[in-house]
Amino acid sequence: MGFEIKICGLKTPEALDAALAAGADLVGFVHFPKSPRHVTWEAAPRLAAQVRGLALKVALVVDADDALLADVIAALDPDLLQLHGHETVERVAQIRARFGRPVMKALPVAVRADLAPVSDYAAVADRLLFDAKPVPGALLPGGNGRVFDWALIRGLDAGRPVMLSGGLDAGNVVEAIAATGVDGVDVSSGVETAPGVKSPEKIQAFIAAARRARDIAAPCSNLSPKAQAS
Ligand SMILES: O=C(O)c1ccccc1N[C@@H]1O[C@H](COP(=O)(O)O)[C@@H](O)[C@H]1O
Repeated sequence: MGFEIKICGLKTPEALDAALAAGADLVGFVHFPKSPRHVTWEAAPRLAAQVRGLALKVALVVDADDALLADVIAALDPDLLQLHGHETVERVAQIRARFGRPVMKALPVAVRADLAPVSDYAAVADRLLFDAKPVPGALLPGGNGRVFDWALIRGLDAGRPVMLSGGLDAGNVVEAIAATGVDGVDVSSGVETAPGVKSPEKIQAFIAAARRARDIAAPCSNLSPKAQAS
């Protein structure tokens, strides 16, 4: 798997088009009604069909029960389930076994102690995603545009591919990649003009910057992220 760039919170055909045209490796669809990025049941199958294999489809859920997961999978046919709630290690293992889809577990990070469960989650998840821990009482567990101290995960060997998120944008993603050495980056609010409103220009700028950073980290390769992943 090569370095990967994920654009999350896509809910319109135009925004999805912008992400695909800019070369996103993964595109994320949020199923969480409290989010301004929530994708309706009506829109989900149409957006999923629009991807046409140009990127991996990621379904983002928060503490979803089995019935909801089954519905989300039926609507999106995702390549990856992003579990962005308080799912326990046991629940992650159960979801992976029960639904037969790869899972990426999001772990909220604010201080070093938040990394204590990494090895337990790495044992049951296909990938890990480090995101900034939300402030107490926040409406959303992610998508808050908050940055955490990247030094906390610098050089961390989780034994699984690791993505970084939390307050990334075109202006800081190069530094974030250099500071952490992660396998991929994920952005939502940093490519928006307002909560839930994606900007094609910001998506394009983010992907271009992340690619530059990847190329600095791997100067011998001039393959695209997708080609490296295959
Ligand atoms: O984007 C959302 O609305 C969202 C809702 C619930 C859980 C996670 C959500 N987004 C994820 O949060 C991180 C960070 O986002 P941001 O770039 O800081 O806005 C990212 O992984 C999104 O996939």
